[in-house]
Amino acid sequence: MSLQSIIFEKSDRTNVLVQVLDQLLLPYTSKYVPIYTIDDGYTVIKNMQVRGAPAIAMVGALSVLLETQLLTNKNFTATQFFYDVSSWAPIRTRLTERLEFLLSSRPTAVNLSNALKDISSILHNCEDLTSFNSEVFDYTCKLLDEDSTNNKKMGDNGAEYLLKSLEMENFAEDFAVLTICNTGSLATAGYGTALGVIRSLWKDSVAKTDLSQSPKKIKSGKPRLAHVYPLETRPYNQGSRLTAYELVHDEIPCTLITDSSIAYRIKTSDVPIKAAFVGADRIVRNGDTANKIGTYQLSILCKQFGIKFFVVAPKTTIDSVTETGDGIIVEERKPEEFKLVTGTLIDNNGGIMRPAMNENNEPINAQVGIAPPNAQVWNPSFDVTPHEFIDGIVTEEGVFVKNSQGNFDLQALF
Ligand SMILES: CSC[C@H]1O[C@H](OP(=O)(O)O)[C@H](O)[C@@H]1O
Repeated sequence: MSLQSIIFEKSDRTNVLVQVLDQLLLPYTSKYVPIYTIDDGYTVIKNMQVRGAPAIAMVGALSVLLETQLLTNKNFTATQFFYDVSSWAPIRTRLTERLEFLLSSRPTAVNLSNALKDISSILHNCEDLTSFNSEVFDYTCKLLDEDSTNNKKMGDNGAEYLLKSLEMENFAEDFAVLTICNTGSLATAGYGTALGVIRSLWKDSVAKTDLSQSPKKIKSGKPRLAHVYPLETRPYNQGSRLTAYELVHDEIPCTLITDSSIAYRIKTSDVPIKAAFVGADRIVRNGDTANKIGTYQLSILCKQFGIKFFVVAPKTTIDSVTETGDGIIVEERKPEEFKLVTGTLIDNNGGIMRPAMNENNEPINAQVGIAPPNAQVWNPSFDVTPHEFIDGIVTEEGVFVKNSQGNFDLQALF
């Protein structure tokens, strides 16, 4: 069981190695695939073997580092004709084209375009390949280190804000939270964004719980996270395959629910649901937020039931150019991703769910059809939640809330 989405071996800065966890095979198979070129980076992002806005940006940046590392290897350059390595100018021209190609892998998530803009300015300020390769190495190390550090800051910021607001409304009991898609270690360099807040809430809850008591009692009359309801998040099932996997791994009490059961779960939950924490692929200037399909309707249900709705994202997810959600390009995925369910073949012997194994004793990945082959489908990967439905935007810089006119001021993040 591994929650490390990216393995970056960087002890030798001129000979780094990168592997990514193939998330299409989770939760039954943990398999790492190597990345050597921008094509490899594009492929694993486009196929969603790697997904999650921050992770996409990091793998994109690492694939540029690996390609320029190859270009410093004369044995490689002697075997290719794509790059004219006779001087820096033609290499720089080609690399500019390659960055544009890489950007097209996942158009909605802004982290990738922010990272590639940074790399593009490095490219146009460097005088040769060696210095470009060295500066991209420093940039990618910073990107990964900062992501992991910021996630813990964001997690604590969001947890502290929710607990304080619950105390202010004199709520001092166990509570539950909702979350959609996967925003944990598998979507980032570690800890997660929205799932990072849930990890911080759980740390607080454990600290408050007197484990010597049975049933476990709260040490003090304070609100305490007791349960998490991850949504399965059709059609890619990030919630059932990835978030449930992370919560089970961390032994955080959770119950997986279908996307269609949210309202009934809120109404019937024996532990009051007090908040929803979701990630973001792009937050624009007025706070409208693109996130996994299903987020918008979750926000409407939260408003209906008086549940706080928080978007959790680092500054790298902010789009400081686009004014409103109307300006966000929403990626549509292939119809097959909707009409087929991809998973692991299960040998349901005696009611125990075990993966069926192939001749190499490996789990068997399979696809099953769940719709007529010629049926029309609409398969947007994201939707856009209007800022009116968002109670707070949790970042590493703090929690941003709306003013009395109902507007966010995110200037500090631009
Ligand atoms: C912290 S990940 C943010 C965002 O990325 C996910 O999209 P996908 O799984 O398609 O890459 C999802 O929208 C998350 O909320």
